[in-house]
Amino acid sequence: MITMKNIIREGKDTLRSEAKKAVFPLSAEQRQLAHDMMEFLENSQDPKIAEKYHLRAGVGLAAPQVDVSLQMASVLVPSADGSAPLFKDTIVNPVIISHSVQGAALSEGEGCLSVDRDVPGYVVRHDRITLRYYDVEGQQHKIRLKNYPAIVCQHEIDHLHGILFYDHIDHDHPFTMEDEDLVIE
Ligand SMILES: OCN(O)CCCc1ccccc1
Ligand code: NI
Repeated sequence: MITMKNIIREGKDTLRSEAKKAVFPLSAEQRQLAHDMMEFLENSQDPKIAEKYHLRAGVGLAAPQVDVSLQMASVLVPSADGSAPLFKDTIVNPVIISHSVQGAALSEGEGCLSVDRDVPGYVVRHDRITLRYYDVEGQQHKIRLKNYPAIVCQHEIDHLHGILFYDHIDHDHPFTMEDEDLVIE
């Protein structure tokens, strides 16, 4: 199972690299990694398991974060009321093919399992995206996401291109955003 010791932190080159596009069919090792990444997210969101294995809760995990330079990230965005997740899948070779002009940022800012410090500030992203990706079976998907799930997927896709959330923060005006941009609670 993946635990925090498998997650690389700032300073490791893979985090700042362009990840390699996956080639289908995925190898057994790559499919195993997809499984393990999603399992990590499920474990990290279970209070008992997270405490037992000292896991930081995560709603996404990208392969570069476990030192694998591959365009693959698992996303598990729970719903507020504990019903079906808002979004759950492992996205391979994801591309944002269109997006809203309107931006959005989480009111609390963002964090990252690969960043062991708080970096305050709004991370302004697209509020709505149309995402094309392949699942681990090689099936193509084209979906529209908005608000929190859209923000999480953009955070993960950034990892595949060596971008970290605080690259988007204007450190001179960290809590400034356009009037039309949304603040998501
Ligand atoms: O890359 C995943 N990760 O570092 C866990 C945190 C994910 C995340 C946190 C806040 C907003 C969007 C995404
Ligand atoms: Ni991250």
